[in-house]
Amino acid sequence: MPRRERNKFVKRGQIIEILIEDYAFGGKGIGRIRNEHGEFVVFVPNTLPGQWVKAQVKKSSKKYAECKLLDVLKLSEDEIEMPYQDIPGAPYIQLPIEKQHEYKKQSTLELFKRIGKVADIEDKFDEFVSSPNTFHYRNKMEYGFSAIGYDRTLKTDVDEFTLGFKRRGLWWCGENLNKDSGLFDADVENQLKNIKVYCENTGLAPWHAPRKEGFFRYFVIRKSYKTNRLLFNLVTTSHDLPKFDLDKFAQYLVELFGSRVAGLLHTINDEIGDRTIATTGSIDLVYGDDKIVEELLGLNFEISMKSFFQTNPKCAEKLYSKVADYALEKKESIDNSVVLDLFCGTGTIGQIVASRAENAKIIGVDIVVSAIEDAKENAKRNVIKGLEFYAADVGKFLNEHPEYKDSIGTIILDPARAGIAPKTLKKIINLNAERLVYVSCNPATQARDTEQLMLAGYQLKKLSLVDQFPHTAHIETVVLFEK
Ligand SMILES: C[S@@+](CC[C@H](N)C(=O)[O-])C[C@H]1O[C@@H](n2cnc3c(N)ncnc32)[C@H](O)[C@@H]1O
Repeated sequence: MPRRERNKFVKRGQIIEILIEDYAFGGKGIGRIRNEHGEFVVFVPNTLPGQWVKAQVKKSSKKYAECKLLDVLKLSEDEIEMPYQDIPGAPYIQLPIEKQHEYKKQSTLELFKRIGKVADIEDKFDEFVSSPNTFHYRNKMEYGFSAIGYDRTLKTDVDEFTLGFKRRGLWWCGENLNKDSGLFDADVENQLKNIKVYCENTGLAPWHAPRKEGFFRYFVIRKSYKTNRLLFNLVTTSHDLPKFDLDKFAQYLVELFGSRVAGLLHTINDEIGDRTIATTGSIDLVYGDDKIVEELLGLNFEISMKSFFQTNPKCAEKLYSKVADYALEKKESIDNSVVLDLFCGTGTIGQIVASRAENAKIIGVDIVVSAIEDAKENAKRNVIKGLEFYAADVGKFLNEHPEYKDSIGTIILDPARAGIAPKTLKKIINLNAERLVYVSCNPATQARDTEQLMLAGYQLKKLSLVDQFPHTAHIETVVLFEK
């Protein structure tokens, strides 16, 4: 076994307090420890230059250490007071949005230079697209129940029924969301404390993470910006279910939100893993409908609880417009042709492109069966012709369709955070398409795939950044490749 290299600065598990001096891609703040042995780099995620933070060393090598953020002890001078409850999901909410954009742009371009080996990436940069709503932009939130809370004054965990988010850095602790976080629907979040009281008054137990037991687990909410309606999913274990009246809970939600309630689902999750949806559990409709409708660029999309849908729909319109613009820039390679929309989710991009093209045949492929079912329904609902959808792994699908080699002009790609598996990327390259429009929610894996695409003869023509997730380190990128 190779010997782990030690350093003379920090040890694994050690808790340190450090000033963040620089910012690296993905929200990794960089701090430096200086002593008689020299200088040592420490990475702390979700921090920014100027902050003093408390962090715990998770991994350390001879050259650097990676830490987990425990607390922000002092804000940076750039940060400003906000009227929202701070939550781990919005680490940069106090930083003015223009500053957030600067960090995101600079660190993403740096990544394409370093990992993608695109030396002239600044020349290829096209546009930084801002989110139309800076606050309250999300259409889905997952709140968790916990039997252990956190006392911010005493800075310690306490036995308490909570409904909200995990305490940053403490997987076993929850914290109540007592007011609007600035990310989701303000009315819903201002009522969450009452929903917590309702659940607590049943006498049934919230989830105890270390013991892996309890009744209440998650409360998931989807919102439609088109209809302003809400779809709820209460996730519990099965043991005490006979003691909980689901219909009464549905009526309580109607009391709180009136006709905004589209439906209530109930999921049984007896698995110990930290996920809302169990692979073995059931999901049943308690009240109303199990879907909501959202509108994007004039098209309607029906969304179920399980299917993937962009979390910031207003900004998704901007993202999809950019993708459609890149794809249709050379309209002759789309009209009267076959276009592949790989990792298509509920088929939004394919439908937008099809509705703007003439006589194009768009083939969407995604591994999630329910997303493909939604995609087919959506295409019917929008009366868009020329779309075909397949539920399959992209790699397997391409193995089964050798006829697409040398016959496709444009491929649209929108993989999940892990990027495109190397074997699948080879198959995509083998199709020999002239143009690729590659959308990514993780530019680190996209930059990795960029190097392979360039080695295979593609050139990166242009790149745009879309700020789909303000107040987080995340950024969406759209890259046009051409042969
Ligand atoms: C970022 S989402 C794409 C969303 C879609 N373009 C949209 O706008 O709705 C990534 C999608 O990749 C799918 N996916 C992940 N691995 C896959 C695979 N091996 N083959 C096919 N689809 C896959 C996921 O189910 C997910 O829907």
